[in-house]
Amino acid sequence: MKRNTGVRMDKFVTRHRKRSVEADEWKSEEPIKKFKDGSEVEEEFSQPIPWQKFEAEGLDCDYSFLFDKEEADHLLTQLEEEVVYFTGDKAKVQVYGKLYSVPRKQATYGDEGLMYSFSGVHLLAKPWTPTLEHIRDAVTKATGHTFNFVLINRYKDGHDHMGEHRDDERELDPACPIASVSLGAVRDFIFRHKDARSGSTKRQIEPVKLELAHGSLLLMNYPTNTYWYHSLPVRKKVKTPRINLTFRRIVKNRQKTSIKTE
Ligand SMILES: O=C(O)CCC(=O)C(=O)O
Ligand SMILES: [Fe+2]
Repeated sequence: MKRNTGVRMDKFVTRHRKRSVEADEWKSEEPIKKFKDGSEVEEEFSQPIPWQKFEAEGLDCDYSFLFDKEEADHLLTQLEEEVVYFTGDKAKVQVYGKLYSVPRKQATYGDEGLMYSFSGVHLLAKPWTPTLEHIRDAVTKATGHTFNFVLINRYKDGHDHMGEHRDDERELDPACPIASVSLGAVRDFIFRHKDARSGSTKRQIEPVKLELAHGSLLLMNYPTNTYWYHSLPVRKKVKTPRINLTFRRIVKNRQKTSIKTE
């Protein structure tokens, strides 16, 4: 079957898969593959997205590829054109009363009125763009979860980084994983158990190290962010940019949301 809808989003190629939450198995939602020229073909076999599970004491993550290289390249280009990052004091954090620039660029998009607050800055969500809606909807199709907010981090190269933190704010709906989409340079991502950090009781718990690849999706499921800190360390050999999008569900009457970082 060939159809030509002429809709702008036909440029995207997405794997339309949906997780049956009850059965914990994958099934095809829409056996149609779309090509960039707007044409579509029915896929004869509906293959589930292969997920890799990462588990440790109190850590539960799922990792997969959401976008193939062609679409991931396209999305990265679109986001590089479209995303408006914070500047000035909104691009800084306050630590013990002093302002520091964050070692990356940040932007927040989401449903109207949602606010993101951390270390003395309050960042209002800008309205979803079509590209962000497309990525959000692809994550929803792949996971069965809905999201009302995204934090975007842009790392211009391997010098840009994110310090160890947990995303454990009470306004985040714990039933909804934090869904992290990565585009661009492959970067290491490290989880460390809170009891294995210096200054804590210092138990011997091995860190969990992942590589977040171009087009990938990492789900941080409950209770990962209760017990494990995560960071994106400096990697001086990395010369190219990376954009990361963490889709979240904020419980509106529990705002403000916050992040402990740097
Ligand atoms: O860039 C990343 O992969 C990490 C992002 C992150 O931890 C966050 O946005 O809270
Ligand atoms: Fe995080």
